[in-house]
This record gives sequence, C-alpha cells and structure tokens, in this order.
Amino acid sequence: MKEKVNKDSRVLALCSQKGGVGKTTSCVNLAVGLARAGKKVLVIDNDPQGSMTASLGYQNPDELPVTLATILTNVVEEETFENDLGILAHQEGIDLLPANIELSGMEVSLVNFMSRELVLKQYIEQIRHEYDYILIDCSPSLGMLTINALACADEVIIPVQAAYLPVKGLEQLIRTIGKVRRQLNRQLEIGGILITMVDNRTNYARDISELIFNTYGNKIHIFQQSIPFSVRAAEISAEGISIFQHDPKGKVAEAYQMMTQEVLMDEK
Ligand SMILES: Nc1ncnc2c1ncn2[C@@H]1O[C@H](COP(=O)(O)OP(=O)(O)OP(=O)(O)O)[C@@H](O)[C@H]1O
Repeated sequence: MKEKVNKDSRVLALCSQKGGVGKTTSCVNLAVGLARAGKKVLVIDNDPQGSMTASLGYQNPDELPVTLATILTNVVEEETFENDLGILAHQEGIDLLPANIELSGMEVSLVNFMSRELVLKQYIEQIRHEYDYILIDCSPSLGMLTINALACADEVIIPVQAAYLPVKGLEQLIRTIGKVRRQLNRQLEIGGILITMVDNRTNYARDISELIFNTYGNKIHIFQQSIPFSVRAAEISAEGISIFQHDPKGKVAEAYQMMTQEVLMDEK
C-alpha cells in the first residue's frame, strides 16, 4: 500500500468531442510534467482503444490481465480489492491504470447498473487520497464511460486541435458538461481549453486560435500556452515515453512544461 500523500487531490478529465486532437498526448505529457514537479500522479486510460496504455509503452494492451474494465467490474459486483490492483509503474514516475478493448463491453453493461454514472467515482473515492493528481484520458465520445469520468472529475481539460473549425463539437461537449454539473457533480468545472498542434507557419492555425479566444475567452479559461505541431510529438507514442524524455530541449517539451505550470498555478 502506498503512503497517503494529499487529501486535496485534483481529478482532471481530458475530454474532446473529436478524436485525434492530441488528447492522449496531452494527458501523458501533463502527467509527466506534474510528476517532474514533484506530484504523485495516476493516469487512468478510460478509452477502450487503449491509446494511452500503448503510448506509455504497453503496445499490446489486449494482453494485459488487469485493466480499468476489471476494476469497474469489481465495483459493480461489490468485490473488495487492493488499491494498487492493476496499477502499472511507468519509468518516468507516474502510475497508469491501463485499458484495452474489454472496456468497450462496460459501455453496454453499465447501462443496466443502478448507479451507472457513478461507478468510476466509487473507485476514485477509494484511491484519491494516495495521489496529488488523477488524470483521466477519455474516449472521443459522450458515452457512459465519459459521463462516469465527468461525474467524478473536479475539472475538465478540453484539447482542441487548431486545424479545423471546432465550434460545433465544443458546444455539444460544453452542454454535456453543464448537464453533468447540474445532475451529477456540482463541483465540476472546466479547467480550460488547450489549443493543440498549432502550426504557426499557417494563417489558418492563427485564425482558429483567435476564433476560440473570441468565442469562449470570456466564459472559459483558455490555456495561454498552446501546443505546437511537431513531428517530435508524434514520435513519442511509439517510444512509450514523454516528450520530456524524447526531446527535452524541443518546443513541444517547453510548451507542455509551461502548460503544466498553468495547471499547478490553479491549485486551490
Ligand atoms: N503536437 C503535436 N504535433 C504533431 N503531432 C501530434 C501532436 N500531438 C499529437 N500528435 C499526433 O496526432 C495523433 C493524435 O494524437 P492523440 O492520440 O494524442 O490524439 P487523441 O485526441 O487522444 O486521439 P484519440 O481520441 O483518437 O485517442 C497521434 O498520431 C499523435 O502522435
């Protein structure tokens, strides 16, 4: 059993309405950024694709015997289990609760469970005192697994790729967050919109960033630091390491470092 670290832990859900926007990459690098700042961090892969699990070096998530699906099943079946069940220790100092395709079955089986939106919350309540930060990487859909993440999170971080008009998907996600806040989790806040994959050589990326600031800037926090587009960022998932290890002096490491500082500054 690990030592108790912080009763004021923060649970951050990384959610987006669209896939491929840099959500998993941001989750991994924010987690490692926080660990490098001395925080005890758990990342939970809440996506049946297991992209974050693969990104952290477990290239065949389907071979893992214990995953988030196991934990959620235990909660539903009221089985008792150790807090460290299924937790994998990553070389860069973060803990990972992995996921694989088994999690897609939960999306369906949760529907028939009485407190179906609060299953992940029960698990988080059991373990949160052991961590300073728990980051949940959600799948790009607003299904039951994402609702479970929103129901137990303190804040949502929304990565938005600066390469298409995101407004429609964002509106839907923001409406869902509002609904979850009213019905399931009064303390849920939007921690911020993170603009990702910014190619500063194009006017288009600048236009999108400006559009996001103009449309949402007065009601939602937008991270001052956006994440630049770089092939170095795209390489990390195959390496199973963060950008801080893969390209420590590059612009993406610098950006995630600054973004991590913004998250730390918001500590209450
Ligand atoms: N800053 C960046 N510059 C260039 N490529 C990036 C950057 N960030 C992420 N990528 C690449 O873009 C792709 C999508 O990123 P990522 O998997 O993080 O997105 P996602 O939103 O989590 O997607 P999904 O929801 O499908 O899992 C990946 O191939 C990733 O390596």
